[in-house]
Amino acid sequence: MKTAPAPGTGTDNTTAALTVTDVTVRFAGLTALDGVSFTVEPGSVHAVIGPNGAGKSTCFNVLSGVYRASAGTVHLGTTELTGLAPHTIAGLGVARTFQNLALPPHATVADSLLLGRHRLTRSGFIATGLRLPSAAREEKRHLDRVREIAEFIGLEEALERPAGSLPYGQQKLVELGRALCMEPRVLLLDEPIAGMTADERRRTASVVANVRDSLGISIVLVEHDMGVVMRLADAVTVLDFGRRIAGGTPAEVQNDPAVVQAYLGAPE
Ligand SMILES: Nc1ncnc2c1ncn2[C@@H]1O[C@H](COP(=O)(O)OP(=O)(O)OP(=O)(O)O)[C@@H](O)[C@H]1O
Repeated sequence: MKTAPAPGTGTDNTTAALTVTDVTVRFAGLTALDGVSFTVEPGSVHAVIGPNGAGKSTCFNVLSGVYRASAGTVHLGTTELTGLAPHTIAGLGVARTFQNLALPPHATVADSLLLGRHRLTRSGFIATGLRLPSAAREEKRHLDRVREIAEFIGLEEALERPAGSLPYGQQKLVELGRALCMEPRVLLLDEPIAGMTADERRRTASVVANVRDSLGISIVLVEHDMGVVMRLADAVTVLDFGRRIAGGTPAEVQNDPAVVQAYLGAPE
């Protein structure tokens, strides 16, 4: 696997913390998140874990703008993200992947990755339509970056294949690649290894570690597989019934009595 050069936007990926402060989300009659706070340090993998129904997906959906917090705030650096639309949050550098595959079924891997470049495309409709040199140059830049990212995720050989024809684990990697094509500062990963074979899990975990180590991108990881969480995460936030019951390094939370109790008390 090759190391992609730093993202091409000129953005400093290593300085902005993602700060969640006292976030509460209420659905009719149910508090899915209750005053949850945590900070995702720049360039770290931060796992959000907890038993079924703990509020992990709700938290993920607040970070990506799909759900609106009833109270509390989310900031990336000094920029407030609370209440912004999902595409605006993505535009500010918080990219996400989906739990279920969200790739166009017949598009090639290259085209699927190019979709991630959309927000970075400057040439307008007319310049592109007239094939102006500036538009052609820009297209080449995007295609070069797509190739680099395909190498980074180990799929350069598959660029011209329909993404939908690849094994499941590779399709998930294409999704991750598409999010990387947005040159994010933070990557939100919703159960990135769910449903994968052991081999695919190892490969994906190593790509995720590489995203942090080589690109300096922060990662928020919602994941059920504790082995992967313990190996990959720099910090862990544990939720139970919508509350943050523990936080710290993987070793710290693993030995925290409240965490042990939450997992023992709730059949997984
Ligand atoms: N859109 C919604 N409307 C109403 N209730 C919801 C909604 N989304 C989540 N909930 C409820 O909020 C609580 C937290 O759910 P959430 O999906 O965030 O938990 P989770 O930790 O992701 O669970 P799992 O591990 O099973 O995916 C649950 O009681 C759930 O039923």
